Amino acid sequence: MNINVKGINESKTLLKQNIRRSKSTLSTATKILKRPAAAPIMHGEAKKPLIRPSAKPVAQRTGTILTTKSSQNTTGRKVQNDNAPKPSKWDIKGRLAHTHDMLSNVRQQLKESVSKCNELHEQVNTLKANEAIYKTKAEEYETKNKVLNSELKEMKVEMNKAQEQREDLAKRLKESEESFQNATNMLETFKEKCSSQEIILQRHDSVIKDLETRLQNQIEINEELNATKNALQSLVHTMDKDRRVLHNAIQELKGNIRVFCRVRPRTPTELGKAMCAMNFVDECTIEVRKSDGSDVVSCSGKWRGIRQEFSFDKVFPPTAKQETIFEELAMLVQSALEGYNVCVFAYGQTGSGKTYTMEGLPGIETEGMISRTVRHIFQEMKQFQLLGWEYRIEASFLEIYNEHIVDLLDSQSKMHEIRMTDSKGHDLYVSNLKIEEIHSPEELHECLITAQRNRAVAATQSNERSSRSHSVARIKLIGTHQTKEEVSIGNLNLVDLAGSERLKGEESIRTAETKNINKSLANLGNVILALLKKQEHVPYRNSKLTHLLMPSLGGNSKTLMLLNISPLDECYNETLNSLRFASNVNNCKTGNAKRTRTVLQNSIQFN
Ligand SMILES: Nc1ncnc2c1ncn2[C@@H]1O[C@H](COP(=O)(O)OP(=O)(O)OP(=O)(O)O)[C@@H](O)[C@H]1O
Repeated sequence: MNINVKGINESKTLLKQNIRRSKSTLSTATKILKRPAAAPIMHGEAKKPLIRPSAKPVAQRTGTILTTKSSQNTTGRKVQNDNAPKPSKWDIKGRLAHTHDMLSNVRQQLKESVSKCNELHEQVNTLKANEAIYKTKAEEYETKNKVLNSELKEMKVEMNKAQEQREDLAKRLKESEESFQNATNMLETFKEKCSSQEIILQRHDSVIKDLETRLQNQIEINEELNATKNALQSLVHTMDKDRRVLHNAIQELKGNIRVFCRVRPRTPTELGKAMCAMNFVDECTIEVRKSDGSDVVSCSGKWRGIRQEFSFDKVFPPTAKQETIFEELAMLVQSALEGYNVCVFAYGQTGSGKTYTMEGLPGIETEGMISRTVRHIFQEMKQFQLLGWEYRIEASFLEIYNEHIVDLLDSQSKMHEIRMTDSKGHDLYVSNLKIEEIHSPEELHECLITAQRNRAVAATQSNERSSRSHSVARIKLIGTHQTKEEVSIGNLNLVDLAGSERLKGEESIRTAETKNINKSLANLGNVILALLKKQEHVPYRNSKLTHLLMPSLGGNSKTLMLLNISPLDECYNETLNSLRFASNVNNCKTGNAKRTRTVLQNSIQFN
């Protein structure tokens, strides 16, 4: 674009120079043309007497004319004339001829000048036409120039933008270059790392190869060990079965129905009260008599004599700890884990220590049979897991009050019925009863607390309710052996029976509650006796309690009656009644065979 503008300007200048040159040529031509007008002067000179023609001035004038740019030829001719010999002064003819020649020359020069002038005119015209053309062109160039200028402006703006973009791009390029540099550096670092990693990898490869070889060896050893393990497992399983059979045989030898007697200590509030005289003859025999030694008369009015001796499977003195009681119970829990049904009854008069035995008090030392049972189950489960057994534990807590079932885990009162799970009546269940799945001893402890709370609420509604109802904690143990595809289901029933004391006279007749208690306790005794005597008919359905516990009382079930007695003298008669009830059960089981007695060193005599 600059070049175009420059071209236009140059053209303009050239045009002006041409015009100027044409003008000067024209003026020169005009001057020359004007000379002929001066010719008369020359002619005037020529009019001077021809005899003395002055050759010099002519030559000078001719020289003046010849100095113009107009013609070279003229110059040539002048030289020719100069070279021609001058006629002598006296040669008028010569001089005339000479003048005539000169005139002819001048004329010739004039002619040439005229034609030159015409030529120049034509040139002037041409130049004028050119000037117009150039003017038009100049205008066009002007317009174009304007357009180009505006374009130039736009282009300058664009150029600025482009410049900015270029700067931006340059900046970005710089940044890119920097990041590229960084990336290159990083790449270098990575390359270095890679090469070191490659070295490590190579080392690892060799280690892996080594390990693979060792693994292969280990796999082979493992396979051998697995085969041995499988053989051992089936051996263990067989041995476990044998152990179960033996354990059961021991339990059966001990008796599927067993009776323990526990005498509780005096409580701090009873310290001033008189106590029965009790002698723990051996670990199975207890001797009781009244503290003052007076005769003892039974409820039926029959004289019993001063000293009363009773034998059981085990007798626990007041010093016996909860832990000691549980040691005996633990064997039955084991049976439940092995798929047997177990029933533990705490029997005794109100305040004899049934609830203490079953539920206990908070604390490791004083916690009762229920909590210990659950803890023991979870401990044993780990051992059973090693043998391939997995267990699920379900728990429910209920109360039988006045021959009605109450769910102790559900605060809402609902109707509960005892129903058969199948037509053969192999198992029973209680409708609408809440059953909790237990995953830890803590969870069962929570259930126990809920049951105690709900029992306490019921107790406020009915005076001495806790003593007048049977409380049953039911724990179901469902074991599965995946590989052997075996299932074992054991039920543990831990029962805190209603107080066994008999109310006298009108009181006993008046209350339906007492009737029901007496009925159910008597029926429990009858059921146990019928089972011991292997009678065809066992009167399970005569009471809710025996009906509910039916699957856990007969067959291969294990039953433990935990007789609780008070050490107080004032409870002597009830103590005797309880001892007789339990003794009946025990005697029936063992017949009249005498036990080998070992007198315990720690037998105590209460005064
Ligand atoms: N072995 C024991 N050692 C210490 N205290 C005991 C023992 N047995 C019972 N007691 C205490 O004797 C009192 C009566 O016991 P508990 O309430 O267990 O009798 P119970 O037979 O369950 O009575 P109820 O039939 O009214 O429920 C409680 O204060 C209890 O803490």
